[in-house]
Amino acid sequence: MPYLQLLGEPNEVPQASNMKVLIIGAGMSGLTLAHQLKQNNIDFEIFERDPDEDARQQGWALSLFGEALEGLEILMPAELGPVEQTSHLRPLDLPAQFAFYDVTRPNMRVGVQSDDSGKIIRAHRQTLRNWLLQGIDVQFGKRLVSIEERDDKVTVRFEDGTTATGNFLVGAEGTRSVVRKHILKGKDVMKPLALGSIVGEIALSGEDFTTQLKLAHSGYIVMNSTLGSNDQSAIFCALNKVSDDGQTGYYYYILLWVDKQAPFTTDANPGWTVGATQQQLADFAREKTRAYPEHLRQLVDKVPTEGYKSPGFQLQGVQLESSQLPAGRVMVIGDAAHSMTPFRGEAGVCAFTDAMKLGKTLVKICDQQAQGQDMERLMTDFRDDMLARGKWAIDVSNPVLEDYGKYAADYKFGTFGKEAAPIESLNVQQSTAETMVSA
Ligand SMILES: Cc1cc2nc3c(=O)[nH]c(=O)nc-3n(C[C@H](O)[C@H](O)[C@H](O)COP(=O)(O)OP(=O)(O)OC[C@H]3O[C@@H](n4cnc5c(N)ncnc54)[C@H](O)[C@@H]3O)c2cc1C
Repeated sequence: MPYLQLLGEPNEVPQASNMKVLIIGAGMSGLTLAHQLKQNNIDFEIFERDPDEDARQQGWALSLFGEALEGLEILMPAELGPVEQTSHLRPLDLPAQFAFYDVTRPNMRVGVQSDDSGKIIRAHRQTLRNWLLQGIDVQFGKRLVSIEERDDKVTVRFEDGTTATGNFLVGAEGTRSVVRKHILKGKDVMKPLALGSIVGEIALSGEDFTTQLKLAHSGYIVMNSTLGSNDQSAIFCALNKVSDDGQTGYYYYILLWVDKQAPFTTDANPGWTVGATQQQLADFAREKTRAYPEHLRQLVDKVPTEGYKSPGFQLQGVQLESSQLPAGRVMVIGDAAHSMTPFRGEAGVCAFTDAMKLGKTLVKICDQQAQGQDMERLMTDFRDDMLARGKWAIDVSNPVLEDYGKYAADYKFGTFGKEAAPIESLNVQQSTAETMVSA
């Protein structure tokens, strides 16, 4: 089904309104929603806890495909410029490409690539954030701490003591959402995932860069199931961005492994990776990938000890039931509503799609001056659709490592809306990559 049918046509008649929307979090979904509201003359304010837009690294790269990519191309203002300009491969003229390898079958190479049968943009996160920030007046240094609902008004209070009041509140502030905790009356649903994770970073030039591009332009997963069902691990090796002269690739890899202890960790009592030194993280990662063939382990071998991210982090899962999320004036979107493993790149897609669909819903509420049951019906439709999409994404993303055997049997790594295919057809891109980097 064409994705446009799901999102509907671009909104037609922008109208002024008395409605005011408060958005918490100027990340992927919050900024996307802000553009939808701005284009439709709906009053809004957007608040971000970071002191300014450059306060911290925004994370690595993010895949845009399917409904989310089509929405970003059709529904965002033309002044932002094409979303292609956020590609992590620029200035190299290569299509996004992902490969899957298996330690037990080192000659197997399957993958997906952006082409006419399905477009994928792998965006550099900071560039994408800057693209989204254009034209949006974000109030930085505003960390939400509490919420009060009264009649048709919602008032939020920030850590600096200031407040803001609107008719709708949208929590787009990620996995540790304060808005979600308010909705759940303090009983949160966030749970550590049964996965350990360690991240290493390195810049590569010359032959090392070419070698990585040959393995895959954008990123590759190497699965290891040799050690039995309780000890699967995988490395996700990925290009974050390319230097302006095209000669250096900035890489990261994430080691992920099934960790049955992880679900029992808490913020007060975190897993060992959270407090580990860089040396401990490096030693563990090198040991865990010992069985990986040399050509698939190159990033692990090359990342120096000081390239390990310390303190480490624990991946969290969030899944809400419709009974837990009233369809009213306070809503959550993106990771605040559903958070999952990064294996299939679905979380970002969910976040953008939520923002664009909520934008459409709020425009309808505003156009129809919808109150009471009408407003509730529109918000219920939005919520049910969002939770169903989130549930699907969680169901296909979370078991990838634990149930790897099932996926490996017939190469069914289907992702980015495409089935992974043997990668011979992609070989032409290897020589292109080689020429580019050595030019
Ligand atoms: C290691 C890792 C790798 C990932 N890889 C991928 C990938 O390859 N592909 C993919 O699609 N997704 C990936 N994700 C997930 C992706 O990052 C998220 O799905 C996406 O960023 C969600 O967007 P969002 O708008 O919900 O939240 P975010 O983009 O995280 O934005 C939330 C914003 O809210 C702000 N905020 C938080 N709390 C407050 C507060 N109290 N008050 C005010 N502001 C606040 C934050 O500072 C932030 O700017 C990955 C996640 C992790 C952790």
